[in-house]
Amino acid sequence: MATAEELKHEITKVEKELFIVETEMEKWRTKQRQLHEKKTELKKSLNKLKSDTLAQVDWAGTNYEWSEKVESTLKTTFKNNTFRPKQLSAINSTLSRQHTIVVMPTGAGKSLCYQLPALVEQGLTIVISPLVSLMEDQVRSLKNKDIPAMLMTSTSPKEETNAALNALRDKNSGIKLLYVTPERLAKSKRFMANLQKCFSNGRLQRIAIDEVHCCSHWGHDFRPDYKYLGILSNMFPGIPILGLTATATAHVINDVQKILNIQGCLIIKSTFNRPNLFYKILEKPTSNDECLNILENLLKRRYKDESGIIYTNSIKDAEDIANGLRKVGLKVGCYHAHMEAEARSKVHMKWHEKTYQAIVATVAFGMGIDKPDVRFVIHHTISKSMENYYQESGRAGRDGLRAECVTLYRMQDIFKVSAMVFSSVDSMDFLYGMVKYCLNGHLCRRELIAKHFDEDWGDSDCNKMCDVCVSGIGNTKEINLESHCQTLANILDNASKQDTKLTAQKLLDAWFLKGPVPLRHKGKEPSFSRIFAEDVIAYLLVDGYLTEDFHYTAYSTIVYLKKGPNMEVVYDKTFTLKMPVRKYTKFEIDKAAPKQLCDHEVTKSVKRPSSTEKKNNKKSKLIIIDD
Ligand SMILES: Nc1ncnc2c1ncn2[C@@H]1O[C@H](COP(=O)(O)OP(=O)(O)OP(=O)(O)O)[C@@H](O)[C@H]1O
Repeated sequence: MATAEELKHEITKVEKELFIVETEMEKWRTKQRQLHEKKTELKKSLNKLKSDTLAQVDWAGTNYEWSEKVESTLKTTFKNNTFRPKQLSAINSTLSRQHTIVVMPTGAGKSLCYQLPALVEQGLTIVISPLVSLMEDQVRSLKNKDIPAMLMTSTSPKEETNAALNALRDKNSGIKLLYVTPERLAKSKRFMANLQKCFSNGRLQRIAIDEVHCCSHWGHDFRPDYKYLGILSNMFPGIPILGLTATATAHVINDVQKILNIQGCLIIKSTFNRPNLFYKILEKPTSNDECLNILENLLKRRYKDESGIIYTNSIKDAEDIANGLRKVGLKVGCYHAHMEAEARSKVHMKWHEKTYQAIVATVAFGMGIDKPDVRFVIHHTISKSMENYYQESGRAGRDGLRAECVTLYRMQDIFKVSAMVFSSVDSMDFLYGMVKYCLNGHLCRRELIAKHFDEDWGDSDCNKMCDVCVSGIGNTKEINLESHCQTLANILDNASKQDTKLTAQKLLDAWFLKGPVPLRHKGKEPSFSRIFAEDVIAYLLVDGYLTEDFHYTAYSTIVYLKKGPNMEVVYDKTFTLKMPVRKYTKFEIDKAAPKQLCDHEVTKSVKRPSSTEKKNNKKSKLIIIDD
């Protein structure tokens, strides 16, 4: 028998060998990881190459075997004279049986890209769509055009469900379009069995997936049931899939292709510029009454007799604003996720029929709003990202006529929104993108939106349809922030020594030598207004000189400010930081909004009013001078 000494020696030997094996394995694991990464990159490049090659084909041709029928269906059934940009390309590609993803801004006319092909060929088109109200609208409008269409949701009455299921099996059914929700597809075995039957009978024409970005976690509206749609391309070989979305970021589109298993498919993307939308940032007053006063005047005067939407970020705000506006005689509806589906439908309908001038809504009022003549979208609170802002404001002017997108911006709202979103990945970057858009006073607003969608719109694409371009680009004033950064860093260090946390308001107080004396700094009060100082704080926040610190209480989340990573360099001799100053331009809320795209208000840069001037102006003179 071996001695203890010998056994210990043996163990050490084995340990050494194990170490060598593990080091070797780690090396191979790293190699394996690198190869996987390389393979993914190569696959991505291959798919991009495939998509790019497909995109080089001229899909907008009129010499296809179906071209005549396409043209006549557009005119006789849809009563439209011409196609909008990229519609014909999308129609030709799907009729050529290509898997295609169509990316078009809201209101650009995506529905026609699957509704029209449905009528050109024999058989049935399945339309997967996330929103029942959207499907109801579409089915209603198709029936008005004598197009046989049905819908099937998890709440459809039994007879409707049975009729839809029969339409799938019945070879003689004349139904051309069947709308279903993704959960119906994912969870109903009966539906899938009947769809199989439809396919094996050769009657399944194509599968259109509306709001296809809902597949992706990276999109702004992820829906878990959309993930099941990945089975469709394998289950129904040869059946073209047509995905449609208004979300254009490359990341989302890649992800969608992967989830749907249609990598390398054709991507048809039209420009995201909405030339008929006028973009405006308006300074939001601190008091609710003043804010309501602005909304009242906008609705009674600037947008008199016009339809619109007022977006806000909480149910309470939506209810308070709607009640406030009703008290001054305005007809508005309120819409949010806590309302019953029937009540929501009613509000939507009353707005459609113009009984309500506006809907005051949370973002629950979203997808599928097909009201062409929305003349204004007012953001009472900033959106949580540029993507969301683009989608929400994009509900204006779907008829192509001039419409206005007005955002009421105030620093305090950053924290309202961040407290709601901070726990999700990337949410703060998204929110800060939106804040940068609001703080911007020197770049065309369209240019900022274009950047977000990886597009490049020249200055001429704006045609003075944003407040910055109206006030004239160039001659932007800049302010040096070096000494202000140091003061703010001192205040925060000092507060931290006293074990005190500062909200943005408390930080502003200390900066303006207000509030508790021990928290104030030793220097002079800033020579600019507190509102301007708010801009400085917001600017430093989105640039990483300040950072948010979230604390939970029983009822809410409190947002404090602390020094951000970039604050470390503010004492360096070489440190410089300049902030472009927003321009203060006229916006007349008591005058009807211009009707024509080229009707610009005579606008010049004006001096920002003092707070007393503002108070005096509040009721009598309805010119808001904003930044
Ligand atoms: N070629 C065309 N000519 C004239 N009007 C059109 C044309 N194509 C679509 N439209 C109209 O444009 C409006 C918007 O179309 P649609 O609802 O399909 O937009 P969408 O791109 O699906 O928007 P969303 O992303 O909000 O769902 C509809 O009223 C539709 O009738």
